[in-house]
Amino acid sequence: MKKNIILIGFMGTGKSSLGRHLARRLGYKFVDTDSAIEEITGKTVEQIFRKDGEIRFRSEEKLLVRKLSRRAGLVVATGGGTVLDRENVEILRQNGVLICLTAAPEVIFQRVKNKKRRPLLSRGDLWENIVRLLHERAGAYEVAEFTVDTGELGFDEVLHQIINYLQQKEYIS
Ligand SMILES: Nc1ncnc2c1ncn2[C@@H]1O[C@H](COP(=O)(O)OP(=O)(O)O)[C@@H](O)[C@H]1O
Ligand SMILES: O=C(O)C1=C[C@@H](OP(=O)(O)O)[C@@H](O)[C@H](O)C1
Ligand SMILES: [Mg+2]
Repeated sequence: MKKNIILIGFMGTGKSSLGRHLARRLGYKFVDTDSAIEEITGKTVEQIFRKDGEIRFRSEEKLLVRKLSRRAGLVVATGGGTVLDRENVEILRQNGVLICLTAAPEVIFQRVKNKKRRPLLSRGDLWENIVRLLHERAGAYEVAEFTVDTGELGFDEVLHQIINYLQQKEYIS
């Protein structure tokens, strides 16, 4: 059975945008957990955080992770907080290969500064929020078996590195 390819990493590292391209290249279906949660709930991520609270968002995320683990041949772009939950990691690992995307805080800042749809970054000072969350989450993304720095490399080069790794490990043919 084809393993799911699970992209994890901090906000703005490129999970959603690269995931879509990776899926197209591999001929896999693409699921972005944030978009899926928006479809399921009929609300944006920002609305869920604001009206229902982060706990509600995390429980939607957890339900979705369980559902996705029953499917195969997916590229999944997770949200930056999905793997903070140990159970999510265990479930995703059962039939998935975890790939982490990273980028320096300066790169993340540039990428997210004009986007208003990330509730954890939008209150207070953006730079301080990025630095604090990166610090709090240090270690959380080490559950991946392969990591690519998307700040250093262009889009195509990142895709190339991920595909090379997957081929080398025979996760894809
Ligand atoms: N080399 C690169 N790899 C990934 N994303 C990049 C790269 N260069 C620029 N970007 C941009 O950075 C942004 C990353 O945002 P997104 O894909 O939503 O990240 P995430 O889902 O991890 O929060 C996108 O606008 C993307 O076009
Ligand atoms: O890091 C986080 O806790 C979050 C990241 C977001 O996804 P991206 O990483 O795709 O921005 C989204 O799930 C939500 O705003 C919470
Ligand atoms: Mg995303």
